[in-house]
Formats: sequence, structure tokens, C-alpha cells
Amino acid sequence: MKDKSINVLVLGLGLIGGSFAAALKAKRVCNEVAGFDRHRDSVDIAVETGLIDSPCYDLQEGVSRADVIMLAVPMLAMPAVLRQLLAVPLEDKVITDVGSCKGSLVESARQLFGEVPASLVPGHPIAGSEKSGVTAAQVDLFKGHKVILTPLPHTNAHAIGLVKSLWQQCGAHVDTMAVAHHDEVLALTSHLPHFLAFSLVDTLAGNRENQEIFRYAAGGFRDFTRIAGSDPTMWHDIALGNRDAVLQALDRFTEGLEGLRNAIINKDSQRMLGIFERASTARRHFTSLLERRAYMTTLSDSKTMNEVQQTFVAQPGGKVSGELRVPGDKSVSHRSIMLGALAEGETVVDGFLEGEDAMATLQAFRDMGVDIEGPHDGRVTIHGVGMHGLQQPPGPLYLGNAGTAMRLMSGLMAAQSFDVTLTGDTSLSGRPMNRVVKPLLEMGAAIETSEGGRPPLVIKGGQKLSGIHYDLPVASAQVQSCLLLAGLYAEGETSTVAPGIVRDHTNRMLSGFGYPVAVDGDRVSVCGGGKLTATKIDVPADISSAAFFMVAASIAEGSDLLLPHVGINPTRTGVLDILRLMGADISLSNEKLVGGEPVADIRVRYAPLKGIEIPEHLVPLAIDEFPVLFVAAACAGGETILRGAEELRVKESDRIQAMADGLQALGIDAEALPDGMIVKGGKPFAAGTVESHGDHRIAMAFAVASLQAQGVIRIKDCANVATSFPNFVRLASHVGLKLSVEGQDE
Ligand SMILES: O=C(O)C1=C[C@@H](OP(=O)(O)O)[C@@H](O)[C@H](O)C1
Ligand SMILES: C=C(OP(=O)(O)O)C(=O)O
Repeated sequence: MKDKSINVLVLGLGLIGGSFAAALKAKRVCNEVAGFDRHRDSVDIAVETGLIDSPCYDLQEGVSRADVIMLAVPMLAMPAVLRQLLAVPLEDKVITDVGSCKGSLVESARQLFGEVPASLVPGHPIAGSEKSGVTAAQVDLFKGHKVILTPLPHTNAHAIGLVKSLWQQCGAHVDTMAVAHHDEVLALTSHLPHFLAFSLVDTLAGNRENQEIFRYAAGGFRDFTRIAGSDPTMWHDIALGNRDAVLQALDRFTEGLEGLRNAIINKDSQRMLGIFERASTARRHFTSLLERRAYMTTLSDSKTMNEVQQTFVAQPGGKVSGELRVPGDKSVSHRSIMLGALAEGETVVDGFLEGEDAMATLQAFRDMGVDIEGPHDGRVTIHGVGMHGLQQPPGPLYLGNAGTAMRLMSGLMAAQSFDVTLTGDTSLSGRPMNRVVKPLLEMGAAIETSEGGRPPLVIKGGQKLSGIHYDLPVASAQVQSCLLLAGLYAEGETSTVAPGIVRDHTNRMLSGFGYPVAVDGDRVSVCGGGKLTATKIDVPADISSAAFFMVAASIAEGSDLLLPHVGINPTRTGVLDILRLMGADISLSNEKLVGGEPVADIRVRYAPLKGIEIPEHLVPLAIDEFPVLFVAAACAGGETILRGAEELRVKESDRIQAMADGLQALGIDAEALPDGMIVKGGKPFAAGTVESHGDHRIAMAFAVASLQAQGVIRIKDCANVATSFPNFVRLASHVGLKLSVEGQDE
């Protein structure tokens, strides 16, 4: 908005009102930013310190000049201020506020005005501080923070747009929520922690030993109680303004605390460790999710306040050498949690992938009441609850970026006795789910999707499933696995036939857990009603992660790299076959079977590559490796043609388009086909900037390209690399890539 004709009046020049005025004034987007406060001093200070353009000492006169009136007074003062506004002709003036509870404001407005004015846009910036008053105001208080607007169905769209754009001018990200939902969410995430902090400090301060306590109070006390220094009046108002939701939150907390107290009384170590482990990983999991990506993306498609656009900066040239153990296999890690949770007994998993995708699955099962210890150095211990032991999670299960988690879990969740909703980030929310929903409905499941068969999946529990035979229309291991997992609970036999070879980790692992699986040619089936027995799982290094370094070593002269303990399950080795057809020098040693999965050490040495027509039957065997194989193709002499790979268009991004665009941006002749690509290779990559579209494999593929580049390659939006390959930059740099990360670039 650059509407210089707008006059804004801020009523209440405390921390929030003062900062809002200061940010708007600094941006020079309004004709005038005026300020009123019942303490005249505050108005004078706001003028002296340049927070506002002009002072307002007469409320009625100020209101009559304003187009937008921002109510930034303490919550319990809101009704009185609204009453004063009643006396002024408001015409089409937009009114908004910053109160922490929206229900009470809306109710006051309804009582005073008869109905809530269409020009009232309730708002709440999530950016406070334990400091208060006009002197604490800061021009950048809202920068990068979230503001939640809670308009009513009849709120004027122009008014919403205007308020939204003012907040955006202050640097905030704006989300929209329903009033009641806002109050419930804030009661849990903000109000409850504040009341606990006040109560803890008050309790300790009243203790006879208080001197000693405060003298020796260490980091834990400091961290937990910082917010107890907040403005008492404000929090008094919030307690009363959001009383019902706050009481519910306090009750939930008291119940949890009582559980912990009992565990301590009974010396119930498993219970205690369960609580601590769940909390500690949930904290880490959510911190990493919230710091970098979509938070409640289903509520709004805007990006979050914390969305950090990581950019990889790859310097040109170099080679790769030495030894590199890449992280654990993602497919096996997901499945180990799912089957371990449903097994009877304790399953120990080693080599677990501590990437965000697998951690999302782990967190989801914790949310369903499964005690899971770790990961500690790749080890996870799952205390299985048996086939019918999962509990209803407290809310939707958030699966981040992980398609595998959502598709496989939809099969399991369809068969539970409780309702559950599966959600994901922006990328996952755009991926097709009808491929699993359709056959699950045939089995008797009750599932609703969003428009076009997209997530969230709302799954109704208590359905009786019956086995079916299903011919998969696409060669998808996720669809096949989903049906086999649902089949564990279905009456009779569930059988599948895929139109090509798909990864078979589910069958192998089911057998490892003692569940009979019949494999007859391309037909795979299970009968429902059996049980899983806990086992030990050794997760091999992920061949899909190793693939980046196989290509790296193949394209950079002088390279010689050893990748130990990589999974070489024959349903995953398409990348080895394709690279060998292109002339790569790859040798395998130390081949063995660990926990039902074949592994080997893979040595790759530089060799000149040639373009090939990629045999179509290899497509499902290398489905995740094409981004980096396109980089190999660009370095190979001649033309490489891929067809029959339309599935690449519905991965974390449209991988055909994303790679073709990126290759072209780096000067490579790449033509996107509906189901593949033609790459004319043989010349180095030019310097340039490419978009990864938040897709981990696109980001890592272009990092590898830098080895053959003439200048710096900048790769945008790389935070999702952590979904499948934690520590990629460190490990890649260790073997020779010249890679660094630029923080926030926008
Ligand atoms: O079953 C699995 O673990 C996976 C199957 C593949 O997906 P599709 O089944 O969609 O091909 C693959 O792309 C994904 O990364 C993991
Ligand atoms: C497609 C992928 O994963 P998912 O489907 O689990 O998101 C991948 O890792 O390349």
C-alpha cells in the first residue's frame, strides 16, 4: 500500500501502539500518523522521540480526522474506548485493535453497537516483550513477526485488506483465523506459559528461602520465568478476557503435571522417561519446523514469520575424495517407526535418519501415545503398543514435507478406532492423495480430502475394512505400502500388483517383524488379523542421498570417493545402472545382508560420461535420483533422454520443470517433456541463480553441479534439505564441495 492519503490514529501509545505508529511513520506510507493516550506525557514523549507525526489531545477531533483507528489500549479498557467511539460519526472509518483475546472484544462491540461493525477488523500481533510503555516502543518490533486477523464473515473486505497492508508495511506476516480458534490457540501457546511463569515466581518468591533461590537460580529458572516480568495489568486483563479457554488450558496442564507427579511418586521410570523424551523431541521438532517453514499452512497460504529462505552458495570447481557415510535410509526409517510402534515388545533401530521427514513420523506416533526413546546417535527404541494400542492424538498429525509419511499412514489410520486428521506443509498440501484414498475407500475406509484430493486427510475411525485386490495405476511404493498396511487390519486378503518394480521395504520389514507377506511375481499380498513382533533394525545409508555423491565423483576429474554401508536393495539401484550405462566407474565391495536389507560399500571414481536414452523400466528404481541424474546428463557428452517419468511432476516440486528451468538458467540446453527431459550435455554450467522450489533434491542436485561450473551457483530456498539429509553442507564440504549457506536472503 502506498496510499499517502490515509490518516491513521493510534489510541494508546504503549509498547504495541507506539511501535505500530513508529513503523508506519518510518515507512512514510500514510498521510499522517497521529497518537492519543490518556496519559498526556506519553503523547508528548511520542512526539519528542518521533514515534508519531502529530499529537492528539482531543479524542473526538482526532477520530474525525482519521481513516483508520487502531485501538492499542489494555484489553479491559477496550469497551470504554469503543463507547467513546459510539459518540463520533464513524462513517466508513476502519477500526482495528491489537488485543490478545478476540472473543471479548467482538462481544463488547456487539453489545455496544448492536451488531459488530463491518468496518471492525480484530487483530493480534504476536510480538510482545516483557517491557512496556511508550519508551519501550521500537520501530522494528513487528518485523518478521506474525499478526493474526480474526475478521467475521460480514467484515468488509476492503477494511481487511487495508489493515493487512498496514501490518505488512510494519514488516509483519499476516494470517487469518476464526475468533474462537484464535482464543483457544493463544490460551495454550501464550497465555498458559505466562500464567505458569507468574505463578512459579510468585510461589518461589513467597518461600522462606527466597534469597537463596534467587541467588542461585540458574539458566533453567531464568529461561522459564523471563515472561513473569511482563505487564501485570495486561495479563490480568487477558486472564479475564479469555477466561474459558485459559481455564481449559490450565486444567489440561494440571492433569499433565499430576501424571508426572504420580510417575515420580511411583518411581515409574518408563513413564517419566516417556514424558521427558516426548517433550524434548517435540520441542526440537517443532522448533526446527517453526523456525524455518510453514506453520499452520492450512489456515493461510501466507508464509510464516519464521520462514527463513536459506540460500546455498556453491563456489565452482573442485573434486570429491575420501570417505563419506551418508545418513540413514528415509524409506526404511519411516517404516521402522510405523511397524515398531504397532509391534509387541521393544524394537531397537540403529542408523535412523534424523531428518525432518522421518522425525515427523516419529513425532506422529508419539502423539498417538507410543513411547519412543531417541534418536540418540541414530538409535531409536520404540516401546510397541501392539496392533490396537494407538491412542487418539490430541490434534491433527502434522507430517511436514513427507509424502511417504502421509500416504503410508493414511492406510494405518483408516483402520484405527479413532478419528484423525493428517496435515502437512505447503508442498505436501499440494500433492495428490486420491491415489491412496480411492483404494482405501474401496476397502471401506471413510476419508475426506481437500479439493482435488489434496491434504489435509480427515480420516474417520471405527470403520471395518475388507481386503481387496488392487491393480496400481502408477508404479508407486507408497500406494502399495499404504494398502498393505491397511490390509494388516482388513478382513481377508489384500493384494496389489504394481505396473513396474517398486521399492519393497514394506514387505521385507513386515517379514522381519514376523508378519507373513506373500510375494508371487509382481503380486504382493497380506491377510489381516496378524500381529507384529518387535525386532532389531539396522537402517542402511540411503542410496538416494549417496546418489548425489556418486554423480559428484563421476563428473569431477580426479575424484575417488568411498560411500560405506549403502543400501543396495535391488528395487532401489536404478541410479547405479543408469550411471554405469553412462560410463561411470562404480565398484561395490563388502556386500552383506543386514536385517533383511542388502548393503555394500560403494566406490566411485571419475570417468567421462556419455549421454544415453534411459531405459524406462529403470524409472521407478531411480525415481528420486533424477534431479541429480539430470546434472550428470548435463556433464555427459551427447544427448540424454528420459521418458516415462511423469511421476516426477508430483513430487515435492514439479521436478521436471524445476530441473529444466534451473539447467537453462545455468546455460544448459534442457527441454522439459511432459514425462521426462532431453538434456544436451557436454559443456560446463554457467554461473547463475536457481530456484529449488523448497525441494531438497533439487537443491542438492544443483550443489553438485558446482563441481563443473564456471562461476558461483546460488541455490534458493534450501531449508528443506534437512528433510532427508541433515548436515548436507558440512558433509559435502568435508569431501570437497565448496558450499556455504547464506541465512535470510529476503
Ligand atoms: O515408499 C517410499 O518410501 C517412497 C516411494 C517413492 O514414492 P512413490 O511411491 O510416490 O513413487 C519415493 O519417491 C519416495 O521418496 C519414497
Ligand atoms: C519424493 C520424496 O519423498 P516423499 O514422497 O516422502 O515426500 C523424496 O524424498 O524424493
